[in-house]
Amino acid sequence: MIKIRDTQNFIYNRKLVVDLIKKSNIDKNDIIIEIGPGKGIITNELAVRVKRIYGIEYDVHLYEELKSRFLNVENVEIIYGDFLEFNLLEKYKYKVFSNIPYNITAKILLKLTSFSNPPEDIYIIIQEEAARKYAGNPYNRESMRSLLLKPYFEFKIIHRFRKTDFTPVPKVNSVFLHIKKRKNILIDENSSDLYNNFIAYIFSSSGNNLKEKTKNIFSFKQLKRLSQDIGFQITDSPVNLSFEKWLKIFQYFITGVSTDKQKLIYNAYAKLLNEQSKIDKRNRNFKY
Ligand SMILES: C[S@@+](CC[C@H](N)C(=O)[O-])C[C@H]1O[C@@H](n2cnc3c(N)ncnc32)[C@H](O)[C@@H]1O
Repeated sequence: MIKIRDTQNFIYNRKLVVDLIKKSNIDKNDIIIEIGPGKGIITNELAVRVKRIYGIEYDVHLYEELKSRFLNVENVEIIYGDFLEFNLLEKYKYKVFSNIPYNITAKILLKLTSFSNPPEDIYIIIQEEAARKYAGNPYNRESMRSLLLKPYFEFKIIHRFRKTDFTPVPKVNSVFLHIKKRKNILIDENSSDLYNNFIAYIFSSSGNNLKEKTKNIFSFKQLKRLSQDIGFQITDSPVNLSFEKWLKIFQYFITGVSTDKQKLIYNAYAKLLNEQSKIDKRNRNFKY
């Protein structure tokens, strides 16, 4: 059973925080959301470098301490509560800078990246394995998550930590991940639902390779042709193809496949989110 204490691996070196901020593009015009300020080591350094910070802390004792520490700091607002329940900013551009609680990584990133006004930049300290999954190629093979997000965001690991940079020392490795909102998204806005459905369909349909997974949406002839034109094997696993190749396959799906076949994928993304939330409910063991 996960307790809030288990989410608390604090940074204790002020110089490390300053270095991380220097590696970011954050400046005095920025509005920052910090998830879990903890004892305020990041908040304190951000406060003198940015326009405004909203720090959302779910540990009531830490919240009380933060509240009194930043009482007279005008550009810092400390809010008590669960970040997952917090309303993101609808009208302003903002960035996220946080050493996140690792147990809710997927929920934090789903919330931030699916919001109608997502952050311009997300700088997070995150478990290395999760960062590699989200960033996909060149750090790892692509994943469903990396492929779903890459039309809208770019990923870069900009620092690797030592485990001893945190106290208590965590069991897992951590990195500093930059997720940057693209200025120009890589798929037509009208096709974004179809793209989500397409990727979700490929990853949730039965079979291990492209030939098996696409058998209801592409004819053998179509897939063979695509594999020659784009450069892949029909026996490849979906994770072995780069995002750029998946974009090309998707473009063909929009233009070269009949509407009847396109309809087969229509609910795939909603179904996936629904199944994910059922799993989350079964695993709801995060007690405070
Ligand atoms: C990894 S610690 C980082 C603390 C501090 N920022 C630092 O770097 O030393 C994660 C912080 O998130 C807080 N936290 C855990 N779950 C949270 C949630 N759902 N919403 C907001 N804060 C949460 C924890 O209490 C803790 O302070």
